[in-house]
Amino acid sequence: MAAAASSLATQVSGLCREVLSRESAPPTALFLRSDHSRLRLPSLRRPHRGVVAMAGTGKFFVGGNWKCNGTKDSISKLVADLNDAKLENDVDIVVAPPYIYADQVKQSLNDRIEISAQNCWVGKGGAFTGEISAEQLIDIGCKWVILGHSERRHIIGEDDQFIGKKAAFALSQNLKVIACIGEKLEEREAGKTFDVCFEQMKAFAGSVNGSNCSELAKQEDIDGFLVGGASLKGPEFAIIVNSVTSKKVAA
Ligand SMILES: O=C(CO)COP(=O)(O)O
Repeated sequence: MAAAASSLATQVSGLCREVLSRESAPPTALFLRSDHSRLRLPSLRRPHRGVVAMAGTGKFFVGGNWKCNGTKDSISKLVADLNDAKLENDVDIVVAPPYIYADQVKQSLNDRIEISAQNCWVGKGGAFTGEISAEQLIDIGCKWVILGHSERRHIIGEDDQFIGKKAAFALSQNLKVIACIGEKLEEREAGKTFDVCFEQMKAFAGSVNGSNCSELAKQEDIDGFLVGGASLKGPEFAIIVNSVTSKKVAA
């Protein structure tokens, strides 16, 4: 596992050094205990995951991961709501529709919000049935890709090495990577998961919603969110984007 982890670090050489210079644990994303005093919020019942936006601008970051949800109609409505929303300027905003709707979203969503894929192939396109390549994403104007999401690690079985290769290739093609991160195996075994991952964490994923986003945004070590379910409701997603104001007030 150390070999896989160090090759991950090597492959993304220099990028996001503070996260990837640490060896990641085998197949885990960042799952944090919810009992830490700084994150003991009543509305957070699920484990927390951390994500890092590589090659971002360093601004507060809010990503909407639509996962495997939506239809042409529901996505048209969501895009219309997002286009109508008043969004704070100093936030990088990205939404990740299912592949099949990515072009529809790119064509209809205003340029204030960038498009991300939820995954991509590990190398150049070719005879890889069912996969989508980085070049194809760029071709439709998609600028970002989510890699290492816990659902891909735990449900699909992607490991650190594969995710590292994907990240390296995506970055080499000038895609920006939303990398979901984890802790070292020995750190997990030593019960230090929370401390290590909290230190690594730049953005926060795990049941962020319109009610808890302000409280979370105020946390010193949280620089953004990757939102699942709540990103499917345009007005609620706008509230989450605009929670950057709580951060500014708290600073
Ligand atoms: O997995 C997540 C973001 O990618 C979090 O999902 P929820 O916000 O639906 O808990």
